[in-house]
Amino acid sequence: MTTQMTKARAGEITTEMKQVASKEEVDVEFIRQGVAEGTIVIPANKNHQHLSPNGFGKGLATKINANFGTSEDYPNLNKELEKLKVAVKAGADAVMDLSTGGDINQTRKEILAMSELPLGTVPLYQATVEVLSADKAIVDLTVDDIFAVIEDQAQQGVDFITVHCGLTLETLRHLREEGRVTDIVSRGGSFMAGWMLHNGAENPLYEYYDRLLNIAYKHDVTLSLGDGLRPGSLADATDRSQIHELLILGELVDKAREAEVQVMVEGPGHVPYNQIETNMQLQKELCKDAPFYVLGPLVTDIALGYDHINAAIGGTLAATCGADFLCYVTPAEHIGLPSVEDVKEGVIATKIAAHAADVAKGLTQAKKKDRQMAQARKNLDWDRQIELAIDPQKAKESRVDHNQNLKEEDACTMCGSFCAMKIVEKAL
Ligand SMILES: C[C@H]1O[C@@H](n2cnc3c(N)ncnc32)[C@H](O)[C@@H]1O
Ligand SMILES: Cc1ncc(COP(=O)(O)O)c(N)n1
Ligand code: MET
Ligand code: SF4
Ligand SMILES: [Zn+2]
Repeated sequence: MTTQMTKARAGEITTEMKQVASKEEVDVEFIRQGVAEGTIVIPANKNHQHLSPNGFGKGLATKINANFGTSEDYPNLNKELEKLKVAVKAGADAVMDLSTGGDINQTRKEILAMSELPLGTVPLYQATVEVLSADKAIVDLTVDDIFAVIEDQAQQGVDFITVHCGLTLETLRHLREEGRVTDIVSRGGSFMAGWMLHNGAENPLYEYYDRLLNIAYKHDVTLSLGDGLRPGSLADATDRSQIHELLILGELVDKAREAEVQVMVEGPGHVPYNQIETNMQLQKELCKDAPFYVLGPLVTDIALGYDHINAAIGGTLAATCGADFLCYVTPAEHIGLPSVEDVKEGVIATKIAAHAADVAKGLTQAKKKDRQMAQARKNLDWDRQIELAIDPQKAKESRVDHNQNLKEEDACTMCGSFCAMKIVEKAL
């Protein structure tokens, strides 16, 4: 019974810390110190076999997460495993199983067996879906039921769990009084609000937070404090309900750290571009530099079909201003369950955002890649360019597609024999 954080505070360097340090090309002591202080988390459940651990937080490369999972209308497990494979191949640093359909336990088991990436879930989904599909009402979901699912998933090896602990009766009062266009768009938040209002009771994940900390400590599950009141539209961004929830999450970060439980914080959402920096600074201050895991942010509400681009625009700025971990958004957001192709597009778009932010932050590893690409481009070395590309497969196919009539072999059909690179190379 111990956590990476307990060990870090005792001065111990774990295997996981070493693995993270080597991936990041930083000193392992830097990782140990970050984990000890809580500015870095290494989600690594003791029961997760074959895990290739990743670090998330201050001073590390920006990481990206891909979501998938069955739904009521698409309960097919194999399709979700295909999405997992595509997400891994495209370069996700973590994945979340957000299944709400079919056999949820089995789906998670197969995901854990298939992938070495840190796995996250939202246990409240399973708890709610199970009670509703047993033809019961949400009031029949007991506090013990919720904790039983959390314990089960922790035993199975889930590395981080989203827990919507900050959605209290008081935050709901703000929501009612101030009013919103899109009320609550968080699924977990809506389940929790439904439960609280039906039962006339406080959020059990808030009220019995110590119980949650006990389970998390036992298996070293990293808590990802959910943003049940994240804005679902630009109009609702940075309002009193969102900030009130964030204040509570800050207090819960303190408590988790006292209990030596690793913790990160989830953030918005739909946020106008000019409010992103403020949102990042507020989180960093109020949550004492806990790693920040953001969904997007989406900088407009109208990008239907292109929300991966929308999220990459917001994500680039967010990560430049301190967000540590970007949750992908796919072209299917606000439309339906993403397809395999959507998953790939989502991962790539988010990776571009993370990389652009890392370059802006001056990360040596990130800057080196652009430099290498620039050199290959200057050298008209097409194989090397393809190799260095964020999506080599697409680059390769696209190069062939667009150059059917190419006469100037080492150039491209854009300029042909008027290739700027070649002209200047000769002239200089
Ligand atoms: C919180 C985020 O989780 C995503 N989300 C929720 N459930 C699933 C699923 N089964 N597959 C993929 N993404 C999902 C939503 O699109 C939202 O952006
Ligand atoms: C970054 C982030 N934010 C939120 C959720 C949970 O989704 P929801 O709150 O809709 O249950 C998530 N999985 N990741
Ligand atoms: C509950 S799934 C929909 C999520 C929504 N697009 C959001 O902004 O968070
Ligand atoms: S509209 Fe679709 S994505 Fe949005 S909350 Fe409802 S079911 Fe989820
Ligand atoms: Zn949305």
